[in-house]
Amino acid sequence: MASSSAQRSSQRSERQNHIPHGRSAASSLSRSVDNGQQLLPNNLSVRSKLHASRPSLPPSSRTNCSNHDPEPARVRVAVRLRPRNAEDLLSDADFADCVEIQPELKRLNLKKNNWSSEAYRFDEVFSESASQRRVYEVVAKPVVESVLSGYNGTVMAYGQTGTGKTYTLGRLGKDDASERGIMVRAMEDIISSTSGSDSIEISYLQTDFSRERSRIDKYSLATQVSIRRAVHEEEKEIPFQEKDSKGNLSYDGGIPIVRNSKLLIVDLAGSERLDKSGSEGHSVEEAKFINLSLTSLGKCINALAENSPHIPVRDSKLTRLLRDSFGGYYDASLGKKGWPLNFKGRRKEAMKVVNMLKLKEEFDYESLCRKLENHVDHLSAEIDRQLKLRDRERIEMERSLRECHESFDKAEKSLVARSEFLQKENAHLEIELEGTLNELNRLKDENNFMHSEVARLEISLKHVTIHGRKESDKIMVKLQESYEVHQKTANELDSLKAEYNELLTDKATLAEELNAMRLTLQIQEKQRKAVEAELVRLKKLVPENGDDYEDKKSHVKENRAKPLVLPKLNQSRETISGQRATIAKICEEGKKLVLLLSSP
Ligand SMILES: Nc1ncnc2c1ncn2[C@@H]1O[C@H](COP(=O)(O)OP(=O)(O)OP(=O)(O)O)[C@@H](O)[C@H]1O
Repeated sequence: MASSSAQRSSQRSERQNHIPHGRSAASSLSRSVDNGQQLLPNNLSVRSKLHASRPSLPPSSRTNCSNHDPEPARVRVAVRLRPRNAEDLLSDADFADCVEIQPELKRLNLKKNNWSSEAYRFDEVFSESASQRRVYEVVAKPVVESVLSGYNGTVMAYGQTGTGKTYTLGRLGKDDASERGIMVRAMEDIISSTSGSDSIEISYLQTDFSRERSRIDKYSLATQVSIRRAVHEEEKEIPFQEKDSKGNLSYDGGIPIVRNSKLLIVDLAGSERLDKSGSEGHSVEEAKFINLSLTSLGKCINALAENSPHIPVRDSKLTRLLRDSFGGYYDASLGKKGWPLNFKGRRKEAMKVVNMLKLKEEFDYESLCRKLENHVDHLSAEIDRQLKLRDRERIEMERSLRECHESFDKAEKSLVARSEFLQKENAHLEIELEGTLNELNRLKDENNFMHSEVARLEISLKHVTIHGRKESDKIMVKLQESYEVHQKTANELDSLKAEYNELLTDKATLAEELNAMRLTLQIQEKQRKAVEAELVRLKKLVPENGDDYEDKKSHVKENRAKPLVLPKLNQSRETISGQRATIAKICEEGKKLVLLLSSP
């Protein structure tokens, strides 16, 4: 939605930017006028239309807010040839016999006879095959766009009955959208191009004047569309802007401007040539009135072309309805010729009519009023808010002031108390300082005394040191002596230990010898016992031989008196007892040494 809206917006601004100036502006607007029976003989069954449109701005609707210079816009005329219908086919009508169109040259040739014809130029020439869409886009769309830009515009269909005016303008195209006429397409474009803030008013008028003197306009239909669009900021010049005290942009003071424009789509009553229409009775009267109405229209256009100060818009209801479309009365640049009721003259004069286009802008006082009321409401609310704010600020400031006073009193009291405390503290410190100074002096005296004492002690120490050295030397000598004694004792102890070990070795040797001797003794004892036993046995045997017995007995006694090893044994016993005494002595000495060594 947004993109399509933006697209539309850009398209609109693009269109606005392309609104031509000067005479070229005329090409963007069109007025269609049907060229009817006056143009072509009825029996030729040529149905063609002449479209013309122009925006207008009646003096009464002008406002002092518009600063746009009027722009000239020429009336544009188009002709459309409709295809032959069943009736035409029945009557064997052949357009080609009398009409030759050259769309590319925008020219229509009317054949007078086989060898002569008259050529007429139009702004647009549509052939039978021209689609409704193309007719709309070429003839009516520029007008619609112009109306959306704020100009008035008119699309008018003129032509004799049955030539396709209603088909071109008012076809709804319910069944086939491609057949939709100018009116439906124009409404679609307008509705799709406007936004919610724009207002569109559609009026549908049928000029039925049965109660009036003339019923000529009874078949003229107008859908006459009023568009009221606000001019956006970027389109209008902002007169001035106001800023509030804070520099914010407030209400700009500009009066909103709206553009009022109208699109008039007129399906004129069919124009008939009485002499060729075959109308009778009431139809004749009606046809006269119709022609009279169209004649009034012709007179108006004629007056426009002649730059006449008076445009006879009141001559018929039709011209009265089209008054707004003649808005360029006084600004129009007109053609020189009059407006004869014939095809050639109308075409020419219509194409010469130049209206002055002017944007119809006016101040939107209602919107301004609403805006101002909103602004006043906003300002009142702002004032109330400011007053409340100020009250709050005043209360706040008063409270702050009270708090300041209180805190000031507190601070003052605290300062006084602090000052008193500091004074006391100062006196106390002064006393302490005095005491400290006295103490310092005392310490100084003490220090001096200590210095002198230290000097004295140093002197004493020197003496003591000398004496001490002598004592020390003596002690050292004594110590040396003690050490030597100790060394000597230790040596003796070592020798005694060695001696003791030797003795132990000897003891072991002697023990071994003793054991060997004991063993020998045991052996000898056994030998003796054996000898004694032998002797006993021998004695028993020897009684007869007393001598032998005695010899043997003496021999045994000798042997007994002569111990084999006893001297040696005695000797060993003496040695052992000597050794024992030595060992005891050594042990005694060792004990003494151990006691001596272990003594401190
Ligand atoms: N371009 C066209 N293509 C096809 N049919 C058309 C075309 N123009 C007109 N017709 C047909 O011609 C007939 C007459 O057309 P229309 O009623 O629009 O004429 P008119 O000029 O409005 O007549 P009147 O003045 O009586 O109202 C209609 O049936 C219509 O459908």
